[in-house]
Amino acid sequence: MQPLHWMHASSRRKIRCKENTTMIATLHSPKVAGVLEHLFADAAKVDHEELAPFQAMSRADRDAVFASMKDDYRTFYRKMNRAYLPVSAEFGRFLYVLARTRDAKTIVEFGTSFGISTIHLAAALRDNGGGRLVTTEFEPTKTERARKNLTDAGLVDLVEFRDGDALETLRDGVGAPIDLLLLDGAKPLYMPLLERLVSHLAPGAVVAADNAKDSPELVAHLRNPANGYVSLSIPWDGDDNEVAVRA
Ligand SMILES: C[S@@+](CC[C@H](N)C(=O)[O-])C[C@H]1O[C@@H](n2cnc3c(N)ncnc32)[C@H](O)[C@@H]1O
Repeated sequence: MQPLHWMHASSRRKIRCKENTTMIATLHSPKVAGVLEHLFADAAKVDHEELAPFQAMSRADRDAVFASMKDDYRTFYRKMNRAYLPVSAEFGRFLYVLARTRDAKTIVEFGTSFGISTIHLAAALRDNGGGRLVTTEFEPTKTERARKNLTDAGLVDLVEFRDGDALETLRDGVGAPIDLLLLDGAKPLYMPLLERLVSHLAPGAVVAADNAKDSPELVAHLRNPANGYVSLSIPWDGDDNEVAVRA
């Protein structure tokens, strides 16, 4: 192609105009932004009520509940099946940015809930020109709500919902190299799930974990250079989100 300075000034102006045409990101489209605004507002209200009993507990009792989760995470999440427990708006936007910069085509999410993080990631897939997001959840009523929310956001065609325990539903990967893995389900499963999926990660894949401090073994694993990642915590939400890239 001819360098720009060889062209007549008016042609150069036209080309610049075309280049400057602003495309609104799917995440900021009225439809997606509207659904997210509604979901984040509802999450704030519902989770305030659902988490109240935990907030009223002493630190020791709360720690005991989380410790019991190690053996029986199913009971904990059954009790929490009305709660959203979503990623923060900032982390959600960051997930969108990660998926865009990685040009992700295949994304796996552990922990769908009502689909707030799913919407952020699916919006990135749309802007990447398409792809597939496999998300998994073991509370069937949550999957139904998530499917509706993704439909309302106009993104459901990009999402495959897998019902059941992630240790089973993701056991054999997703049939394609994974560009981005989001861990946001039961914390005791972060490490076993990563071990299960590591051979399915694409070179340069991103691994992101919400509430990573609740899985110190995952953080230690990702931060150990011998395991082939470069990893750090993201400085919001109390440094509780870990993001790593696989060498
Ligand atoms: C923190 S919430 C996910 C929030 C969601 N990523 C969002 O941003 O809206 C965790 C979800 O993972 C689900 N979950 C926990 N352990 C699971 C497992 N082993 N398999 C499938 N789903 C699981 C819970 O039922 C819960 O809905």
